[in-house]
Amino acid sequence: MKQLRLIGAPTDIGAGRRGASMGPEALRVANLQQALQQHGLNVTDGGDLSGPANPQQGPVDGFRHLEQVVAWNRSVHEAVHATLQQGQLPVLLGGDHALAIGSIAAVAQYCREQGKKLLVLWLDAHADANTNTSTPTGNIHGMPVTSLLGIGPDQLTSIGGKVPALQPDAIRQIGIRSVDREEKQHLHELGLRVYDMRHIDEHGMRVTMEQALSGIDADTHLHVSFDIDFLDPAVAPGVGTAVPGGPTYRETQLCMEMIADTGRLASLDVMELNPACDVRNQTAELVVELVESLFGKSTLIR
Ligand SMILES: NC(=[NH2+])NCCC[C@H](N)C(=O)O
Ligand SMILES: [Mn+2]
Ligand SMILES: [Mn+2]
Repeated sequence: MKQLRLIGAPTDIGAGRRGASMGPEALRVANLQQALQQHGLNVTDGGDLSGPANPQQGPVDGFRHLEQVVAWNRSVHEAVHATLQQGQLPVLLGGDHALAIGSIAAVAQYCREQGKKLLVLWLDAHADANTNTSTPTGNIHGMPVTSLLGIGPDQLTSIGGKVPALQPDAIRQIGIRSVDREEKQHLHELGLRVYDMRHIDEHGMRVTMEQALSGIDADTHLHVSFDIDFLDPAVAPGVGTAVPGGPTYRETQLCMEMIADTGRLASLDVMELNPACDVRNQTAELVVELVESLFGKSTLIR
């Protein structure tokens, strides 16, 4: 049985609104570890990583807190890579989504070392494919996808050794409904596979997930980068950049269950939970339920 390792990254260094730094603790308060253990999973809590404090400065050259974002990502990269090397499944508890740079760079590096194929599912309201010139905010949590694809400053693009860490065809984005004007151009030029809300509206979550998961085989390492703002804010208010019109509770459950059914989930990011925006920790509790489904909780005996 796979052993899971929780890795807390308590920072909001890449976000505009503060509070995602409290995400890991809110998930612990919502009993994430215990809930997963109830399903027979072996789960260790590796505690929290540390890194620079949030200086709350404005953007410089279109990047807010670049140096601090790099420091946090180096530490995430090291922890995620070491966890994979130990044969454990890393569950990164964010923290803002800029930390997916270090996490996914580590996963990609590990897959190269092991000769495995990597598929990244990016569940998000946002495409997170800005650069320092297209960003309307300077917030680096809007730039992890471009960084992983080799666009941006060296310190961000080379964290996992190889640049780019990923090829565009290794990422599938689901739930997207907020894309900045120039960011849209990047998606187009990069040829990213985007299953946006329009696609989900027209085809339903089931067909969308069948398409997004197509091509997975026994050799695939499946990584899920779950930005909690993927969910409709009516059910998940505890995020810093909420966008209305997201998947419902049931649609998200189906999405998680279909990922679990592949049996290939090998690393996970749980990002952007912001307890300062939450109501009585309800979003954290919801996330715990969804992560349970992701690891195979089901009403059926299989
Ligand atoms: N991971 C996130 N929540 N990203 C939000 C990004 C919002 C906006 N596109 C920006 O670049 O500032
Ligand atoms: Mn988002
Ligand atoms: Mn995001």
